[in-house]
Amino acid sequence: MSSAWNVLLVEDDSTVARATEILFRLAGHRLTIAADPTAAYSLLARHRYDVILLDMNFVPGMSSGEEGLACIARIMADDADARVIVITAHSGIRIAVAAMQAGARDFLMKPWRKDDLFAKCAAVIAQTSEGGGSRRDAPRPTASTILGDSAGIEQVRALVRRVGPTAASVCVTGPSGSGRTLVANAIHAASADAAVKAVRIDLRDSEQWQALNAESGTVILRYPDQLAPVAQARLADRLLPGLRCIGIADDVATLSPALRRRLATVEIAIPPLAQRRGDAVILARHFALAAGEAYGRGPVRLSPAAEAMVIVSDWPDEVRGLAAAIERAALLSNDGMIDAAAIRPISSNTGPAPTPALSLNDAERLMIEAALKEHRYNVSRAASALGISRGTLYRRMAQHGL
Ligand SMILES: Nc1ncnc2c1ncn2[C@@H]1O[C@H](COP(=O)(O)OP(=O)(O)OP(=O)(O)O)[C@@H](O)[C@H]1O
Repeated sequence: MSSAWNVLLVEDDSTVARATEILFRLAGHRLTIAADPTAAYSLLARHRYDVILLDMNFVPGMSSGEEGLACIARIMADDADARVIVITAHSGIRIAVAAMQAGARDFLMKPWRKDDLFAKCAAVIAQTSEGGGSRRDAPRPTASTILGDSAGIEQVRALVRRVGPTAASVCVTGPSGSGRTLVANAIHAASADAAVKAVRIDLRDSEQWQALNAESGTVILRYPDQLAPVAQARLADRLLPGLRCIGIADDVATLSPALRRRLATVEIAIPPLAQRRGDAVILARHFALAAGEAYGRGPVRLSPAAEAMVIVSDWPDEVRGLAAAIERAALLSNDGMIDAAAIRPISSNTGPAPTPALSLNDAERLMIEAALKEHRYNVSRAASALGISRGTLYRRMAQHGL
């Protein structure tokens, strides 16, 4: 196997990022740049890296390292074996210590020297992970990476981190396609039992009930809420105490009290996309890049109008529907750019193009919020991304109370 490293650099200063990329390339390694943590999460959901170099500050004028620390926490929660080296300002020893406590393997002070950087990368790459072996040979950790930065999804991730490692039974609820199976997998991946595959049981299929005879291990139980009351009672009796149960249901209210006690010590409710429209854009960008890679088309992106369409549309089939629509649009795109006209939900009754579900005023506010967030509250950059002047953006922000 090649000894070239596969490195991810999370750095918002494009000049520094490009210079670092050249250094690694000249040394025979491959470095991928993520301009902010959100882009890094999408890359980490698609690829494994030998080492992650993480700048600690992304908001202009901020030097607390808070964003970097939150980023480490999220990376480590998704993959406890991730090898992170943080890059801090010269005076950032306190931040470096906090980063190491949060799971970073090492740190580097700015301005760093090339030899130090390479030596530290080599050292952390040489550390074998607990199970041993190369990270590139291991399966992607990412099958359970939950993307999105809405408060609702942050809450889901926090609950997964808290209850995943326990033996508590958890019921994941939300509309079909919203990511319930993904979250169930993430709960299992965070548990001590993660190395043993969880058994997935579709409770509507009586033949699959066989697997319920297990006395230990983890079972993911799909559709308990679609069982008749008698079958729900039978199921509650069948589940032995040593079995960790993760249920997937539309709503716990439809479970009988006995089954709810056994299956839903904790409920993790995934909000529908319509309640977290900012996540829809993050997911759409991720699905576009993933489709571009899968079909060998290089990076595929969405035009600003296409992103606006994603935000204002209601998505039948939730995230699954959004993923299918973006995959199709990515396939049909000519120049790596998806335009609004190509965005069309795919559903069982293939309907017309999406009807915007929001008023123009709401849509404008969401787009401004998304642009500000994307450009880390740099008003000039957000204004140029939106195609308006700084003055206009300030006026609109005031109108929307932003
Ligand atoms: N927050 C998320 N981040 C990344 N991918 C997501 C997210 N939510 C959903 N997905 C992806 O969307 C698709 C549908 O999600 P999933 O299969 O978990 O839905 P579900 O709610 O279990 O649906 P169903 O119960 O109908 O099968 C999957 O490919 C999943 O990986």
